[in-house]
Amino acid sequence: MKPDAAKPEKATKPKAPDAKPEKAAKPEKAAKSETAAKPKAPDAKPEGAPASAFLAACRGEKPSHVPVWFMRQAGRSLPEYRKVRQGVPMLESCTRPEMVVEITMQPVRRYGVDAAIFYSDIVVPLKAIGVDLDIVPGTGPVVENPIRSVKDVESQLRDLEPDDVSYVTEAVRGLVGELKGTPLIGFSGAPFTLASYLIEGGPSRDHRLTKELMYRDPDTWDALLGRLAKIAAAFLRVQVQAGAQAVQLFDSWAGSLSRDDYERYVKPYAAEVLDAVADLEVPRIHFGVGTGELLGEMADAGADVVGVDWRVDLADGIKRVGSKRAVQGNLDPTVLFAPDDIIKAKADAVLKAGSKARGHVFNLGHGVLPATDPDALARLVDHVHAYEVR
Ligand SMILES: Cc1c2[nH]c(c1CCC(=O)O)Cc1[nH]c(c(CCC(=O)O)c1C)Cc1[nH]c(c(CCC(=O)O)c1C)Cc1[nH]c(c(C)c1CCC(=O)O)C2
Repeated sequence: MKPDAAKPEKATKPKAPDAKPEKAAKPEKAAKSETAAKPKAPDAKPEGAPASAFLAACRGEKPSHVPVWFMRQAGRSLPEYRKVRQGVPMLESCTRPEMVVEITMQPVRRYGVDAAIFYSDIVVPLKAIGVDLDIVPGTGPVVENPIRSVKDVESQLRDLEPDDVSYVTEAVRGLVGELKGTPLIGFSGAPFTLASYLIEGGPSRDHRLTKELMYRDPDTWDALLGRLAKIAAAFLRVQVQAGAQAVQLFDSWAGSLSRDDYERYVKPYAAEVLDAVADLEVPRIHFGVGTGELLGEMADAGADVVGVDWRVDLADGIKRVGSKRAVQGNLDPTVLFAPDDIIKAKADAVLKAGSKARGHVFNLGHGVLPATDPDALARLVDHVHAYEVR
């Protein structure tokens, strides 16, 4: 860990002067009165200043270096995370602002990544409005009373108010001070992925009950996804209004859908979430696992950046996303268990393909696996940062 001490410096130096004006501008932009106004500005350049490498790449501007961060960069792969989390249940840890700040900062300090991802979970806003659920270690979110009817929707899901998640606002504000210019990514689960947990009652391989409800009971489906879209948008707004400079919408399980069903049953609600935060003028990243066949649709839902999983050759992914949006990804997370020369060669292939995109944010194709060696990630960050931007 110590030999890496210089890295965050290296990563923050180029962006520090530019990051401040942006940050200062945020609270004004986030004024409540703007909620209704939705001028779409995917390419907005606040104050005309070149942004951080991460923000520049998201907006399709030329960054000083290829920016890199990792999904699940904070988490069980880090010994310092395991230490802080000892004896504290996952969902409780998300309600303690000091712990959230510390855990979010850990990978930024260790790796000098170009963005921080807010430490929380997609089910936090659901828990905050009273849904009886927990995160079971090694399993994931488990819901006590699954939602399967309009009555369930109405009795269990209400709108999310900023006061329901005041600990999120507090943690984001704390982070903005600590991060010193490194952008913070706020996030939310997308309606379909949240719906899957709520309908199935827990993680599912085939999403059978979810799809069954989708086909059989469109009224309940629309009521449920409509309400989840509002909750997701509200959760993103809270984070941006407190200072997050980008958002990622995780539709992790959307890849289980055919394109036709995605378009009809899911895309309108993802689009609603993305549209509901357009006025905040922060880059919106849209990501799912196994979504190779849906990339065009996910881009079309209104994202500025589309996350590509590793099953898709990035050059193909870029074609599917189109020339109007940036891409994020897409090294296979298990490549980090390969010898160093293979990691580098595979990273180079991603970098080379990414250089043809409108913008490229280097990432894995999904989250860091808990068994990953943090030193391998540290070497990967250095390798990406050394790549020359043409
Ligand atoms: C599907 C999903 C969930 N949560 C999330 C998603 C979408 C991203 C994805 O596709 O992976 C999102 C999430 N969850 C967490 C983060 C924050 C930080 C980060 O990415 O670095 C983010 C962005 C923390 C977490 N969320 C969770 C952990 C691990 C729990 C722990 O450390 O005790 C972390 C660090 C728990 C969780 N929560 C969820 C799962 C599947 C799990 C893993 C269960 C397990 O294997 O134990 C639901």
